[in-house]
Amino acid sequence: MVNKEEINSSNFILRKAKIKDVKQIHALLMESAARGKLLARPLNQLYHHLREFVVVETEADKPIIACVALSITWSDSAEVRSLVVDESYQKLGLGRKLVEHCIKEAKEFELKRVFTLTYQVDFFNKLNFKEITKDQLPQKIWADCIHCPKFPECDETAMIFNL
Ligand SMILES: CC(=O)SCCNC(=O)CCNC(=O)[C@H](O)C(C)(C)COP(=O)(O)OP(=O)(O)OC[C@H]1O[C@@H](n2cnc3c(N)ncnc32)[C@H](O)[C@@H]1OP(=O)(O)O
Repeated sequence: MVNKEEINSSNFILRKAKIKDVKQIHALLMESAARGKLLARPLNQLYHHLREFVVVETEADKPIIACVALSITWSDSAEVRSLVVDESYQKLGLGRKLVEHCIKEAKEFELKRVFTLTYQVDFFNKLNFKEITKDQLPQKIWADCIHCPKFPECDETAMIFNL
């Protein structure tokens, strides 16, 4: 078990995902999906979108403990997706660090906004995301949501951060 008194998010390595990480990313996502925290993504999608992912590891070549993906959806927007921090490492600032990394990357791409679809409204509120209606994300709806098993009865909340 992790002693949360002794560590903080600066102890960890945040890096671009590599091909060897895909199965661990998949396992992290599946575990959270089984608890109803997010929607699972199949392995083939993770391979297709691997370049969008960053991961966190405790030390070089140790198992990864967190991940996130930033997916560009249109000329001005990107989506924060597949954010998971392993349960043992939650509340150490890693989720914040990963979302802040996405925001920094979106700025480098000169995008205008970052959005997310989530059940973790309070967490994203803390990071200054604001709730919006889903009809403000038409490209997302036609690109991805339409293929979702929950469509059109989406129970996630759309949230946005203007850059
Ligand atoms: C876009 C998507 O992918 S949405 C899916 C999000 N993922 C999940 O729900 C999977 C399961 N949950 C998790 O992986 C984690 O709990 C996360 C990603 C939601 C949060 O990660 P953590 O590393 O625990 O968050 P972190 O420690 O950075 O917290 C940042 C702030 O949010 C707060 N916070 C963390 N989780 C929550 C929560 N569930 N509700 C309210 N506040 C929260 C923290 O207390 C902290 O506040 P502070 O800055 O005032 O101290």
